Amino acid sequence: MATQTVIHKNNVKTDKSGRIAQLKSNPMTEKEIAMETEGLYVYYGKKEAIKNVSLAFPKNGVTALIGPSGCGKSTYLRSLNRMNDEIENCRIEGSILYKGVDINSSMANVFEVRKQIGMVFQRPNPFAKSIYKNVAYGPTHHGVRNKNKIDKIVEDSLRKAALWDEVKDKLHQSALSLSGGQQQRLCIARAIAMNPEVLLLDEPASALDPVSTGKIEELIGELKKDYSIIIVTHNMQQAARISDNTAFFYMGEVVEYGETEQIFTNPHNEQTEQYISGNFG
Ligand SMILES: Nc1ncnc2c1ncn2[C@@H]1O[C@H](COP(=O)(O)OP(=O)(O)OP(=O)(O)O)[C@@H](O)[C@H]1O
Repeated sequence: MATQTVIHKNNVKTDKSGRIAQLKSNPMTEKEIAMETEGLYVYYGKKEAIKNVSLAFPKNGVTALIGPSGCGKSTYLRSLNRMNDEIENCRIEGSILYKGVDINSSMANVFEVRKQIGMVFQRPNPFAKSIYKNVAYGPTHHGVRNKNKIDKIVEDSLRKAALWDEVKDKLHQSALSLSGGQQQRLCIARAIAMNPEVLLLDEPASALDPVSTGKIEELIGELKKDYSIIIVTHNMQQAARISDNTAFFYMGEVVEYGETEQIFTNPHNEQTEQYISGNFG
């Protein structure tokens, strides 16, 4: 039997200056990695927004990306499912590997990439359509025609997003009639309906009240059973509560990556410590 390759460089690789902490305590095998970036640079025109970031994300884990405003968290997250393609002067170097394929290579189909690596944004952005149609939209546009099948996808996705009980009797009402927190869970259901493997969440609770935020956090804990989750958050308590691993970004670089508990209780890097103690950002 072939032995599995252990990726010692694993969760993060040390950069030239050797500043990046590694998760040596918990190396991942190739099979345990949902996706990874290798030497990723992202430019807006001449501006280098992401510099040499190499990170591997565990399957069925929650990874939080934290760091001060403007450090590149969203740019990095968006590059993971090619959302930066939409930005005219944005250019990428390095690789983003998903299932062994670079998502920017000619072998990758951008629609498939976005289907399998779903994204939910900071502000809930449901379509101005019914709750049902919001969830059915993706599968329908990807060729699912059978009404029973679509009904099942809608129900399953809304259940997984912990919204079914609240909307099952008003599926044909406008999604815009829902509260902000419900709209955000609807957006999560919409992403889930495409049957993704990875969910990218860009500050999904930052526009919500504390009760709705709590629901989203609880939901993330449930979702990681089925999905690999990468979340950008400004809220350090939130990162500490919901994530397994945390990457601290600073000025476009990953300064430290480790198990969340270690990052928050025993950061190895001075800048990480300053940031989590609230001294800047
Ligand atoms: N479309 C764009 N064109 C040019 N520069 C951009 C663009 N988007 C982001 N930037 C710049 O890239 C850098 C990283 O921005 P990004 O939004 O990724 O940071 P962030 O850490 O997510 O910030 P925040 O926490 O405030 O959302 C910033 O200097 C920002 O001004």
